[in-house]
Amino acid sequence: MGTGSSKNPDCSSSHGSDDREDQGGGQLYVSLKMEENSYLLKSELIPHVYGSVPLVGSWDPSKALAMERESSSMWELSFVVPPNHETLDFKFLLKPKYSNSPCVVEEGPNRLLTGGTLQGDARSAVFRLSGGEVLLEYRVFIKADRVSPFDLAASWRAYQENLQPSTVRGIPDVSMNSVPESGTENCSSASLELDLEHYVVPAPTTSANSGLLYAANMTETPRSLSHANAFSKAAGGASHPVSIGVPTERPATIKEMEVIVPDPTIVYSSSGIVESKSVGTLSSLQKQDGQRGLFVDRGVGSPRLVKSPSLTTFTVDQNVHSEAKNPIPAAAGAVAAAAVADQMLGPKEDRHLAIVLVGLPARGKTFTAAKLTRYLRWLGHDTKHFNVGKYRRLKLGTNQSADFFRGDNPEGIEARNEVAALAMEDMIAWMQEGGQVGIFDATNSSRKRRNMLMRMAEGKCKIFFLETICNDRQIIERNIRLKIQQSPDYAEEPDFEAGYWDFRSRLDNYEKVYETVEEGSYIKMIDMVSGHGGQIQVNNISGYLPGRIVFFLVNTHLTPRPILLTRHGESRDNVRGRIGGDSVLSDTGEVYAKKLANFVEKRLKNERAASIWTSTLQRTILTANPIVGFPKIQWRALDEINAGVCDGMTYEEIKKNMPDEYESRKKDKLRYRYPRGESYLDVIQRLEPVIIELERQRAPVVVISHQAVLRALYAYFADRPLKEIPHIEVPLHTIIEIQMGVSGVQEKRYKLM
Ligand SMILES: Nc1ncnc2c1ncn2[C@@H]1O[C@H](COP(=O)(O)OP(=O)(O)O)[C@@H](O)[C@H]1O
Ligand SMILES: O=P(O)(O)OC[C@H]1O[C@@](CO)(OP(=O)(O)O)[C@@H](O)[C@@H]1O
Repeated sequence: MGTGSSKNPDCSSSHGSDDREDQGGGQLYVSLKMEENSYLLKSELIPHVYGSVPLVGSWDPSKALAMERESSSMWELSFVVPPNHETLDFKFLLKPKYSNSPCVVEEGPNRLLTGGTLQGDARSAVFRLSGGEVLLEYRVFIKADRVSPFDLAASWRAYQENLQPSTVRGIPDVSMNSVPESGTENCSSASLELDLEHYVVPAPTTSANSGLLYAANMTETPRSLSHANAFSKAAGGASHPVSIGVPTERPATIKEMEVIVPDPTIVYSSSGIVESKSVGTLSSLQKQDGQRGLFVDRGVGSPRLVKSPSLTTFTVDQNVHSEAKNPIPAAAGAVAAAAVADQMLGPKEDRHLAIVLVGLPARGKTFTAAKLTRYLRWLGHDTKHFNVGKYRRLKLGTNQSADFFRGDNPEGIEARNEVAALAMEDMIAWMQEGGQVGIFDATNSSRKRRNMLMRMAEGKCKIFFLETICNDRQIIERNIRLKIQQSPDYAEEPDFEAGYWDFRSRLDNYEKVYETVEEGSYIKMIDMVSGHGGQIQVNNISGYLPGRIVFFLVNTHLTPRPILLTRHGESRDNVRGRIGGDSVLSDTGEVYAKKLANFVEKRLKNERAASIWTSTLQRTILTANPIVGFPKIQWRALDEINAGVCDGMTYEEIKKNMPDEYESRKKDKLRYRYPRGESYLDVIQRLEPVIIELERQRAPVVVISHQAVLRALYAYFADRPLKEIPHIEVPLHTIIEIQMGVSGVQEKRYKLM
């Protein structure tokens, strides 16, 4: 979007407006910049903008908008002009930072922007100071782009949801910014081959290539059969998938993560504040806190710095790892406090949740179940996907013809009910051992079958149905073809057409007996394919987790688009080996920034609406700087893991000066929380809105962020278990392209340097 005013294919700095007209209807996104040539002289004067619309003060200098310092010499301000104010008169003015002396308005006539075009040249801003004796001159850069209401709404929502003054640098968590094309002149030194394939490097063997695999193969294996290797042949050898793609390994469970919580009666006895506590036990000091009903999720660490309610100093608690009892079902540390509360407070059966899929074949049930499993596991909920089709194949073989699925075939019905009951029994048994969310994936298309499942779940787990309905004939046709290619049911059918007609007739058999869900608690996804136009119906759904699931499903869709993940260019702190900080780029990092701009321009050349997301730290903003033609959004949620008291140190310094911290982190990098900082689990929690927004976006997104954050984001797409996250390789100067599509997620990597 808005590419017309800033696209710069040949490194010139043209400001053409070629495609502006056909993007009409949007609002005007204006970016103003002023460059000082003598920083020292003017550091006491803050440039402001005021003008004809209320947004910029309606010509009232006291309401002028302050510009922000973008670098040592550049000031910046961006804002959106509503469509009914497409003509904007404005001027720059300087306000003294510390005194009440009057502000100074720039010389010359008003500047005028009409319909996104600047009238006249972007002349320098000249100010007369000290009674006219001193002249100050700033170079001015003005850029205006049309923004579609869709993108604006997305950015605005992101802004609203995350806007909190940063405690670190006093700037908004998320802000919109569009940087002009300065810095691209030197693009020859950073130019890329025309053919981007030249830069492709192999993705790791555990990469996000689930699109290449059939999701049902990755689901649970019947307990009764899991030791009998003889059955794996019947399942097309898929009972223990070990090759690339979605790992079958579930995330760390309670046992692995030793989730320990205090006695709920103590927690809720007084203030009623709920704790999400990831590990450890109550030390005596913690117990004191506990009696006030207040606990803090401390992550893990070396002897912790604990603040006692009665002490004003921090004391060292040596007992954190001592007692380890009383595990709470299923909270794995990354899980939000509200989920833990639901589990601790609610009726026993509510501690486990069964999500029962319903729908005709080829309606996206397995796809949706796999996606939901990935999301819930990533958030730290112990989740398993039980696919009755896989049970059937393992029990009865892969070569069942359409007749087997007829509604008037009593043997077929009995055999199908038997494998469904077996899968449900396994799911419930697993929940009784502590499993939290079971996703039961089958057509479950008759009321009778669903009644059977409800009876089995009674008193054991909460249950809701998730029905996928699709009314679009073309999509169903596409889904059928995908099925024939992917499903082990047709793996041994050499004739595609024969497979196709068999599957169609299986579908007809199901359609004859299909009864849509009208009973119990349910969510219906109706035509939720393209990201607009579909609907979600919700009946009798309550609780934290079901609520989150509805929110997740509302935001997901199948529109193919790439998500490009990259770390910032090498920073000066990277060179010095210092962690955290907010340093600028090294020379090598700057070259990467230019190469990345070049790459983005080539890779996204056919995209009208894409956006660039950065953290609020300089090294990502500067990496995004040379990219032109796309709006940029800064998210605080994308900031690097907060290293707390270790921020700015090298790993060697931490090892030498804080050996306990160093060792604790080495032992459990996932849950280790830097004193006054964050753990990886904390990072995952704050990235959840980013994941939802990435799912919701229909246009490509380039995410320029940091090592720890990208490990966490990548793990979501690649379905990597939580405990691997802190060790995933995310090298500098490499782009991980995640292709979201109708058959899942695929990954490609480019190494530019
Ligand atoms: N909500 C949906 N509606 C329609 N099609 C979908 C939906 N979600 C995913 N799909 C598509 O349906 C295809 C087949 O889905 P699958 O999950 O194997 O079907 P089912 O389990 O219902 O037989 C997927 O590859 C995907 O492209
Ligand atoms: O969790 P580890 O492996 O320490 O990786 C995170 C670290 O990566 C670094 C580089 O060492 O990220 P970044 O590249 O954003 O500067 C540190 O700032 C950060 O603390």
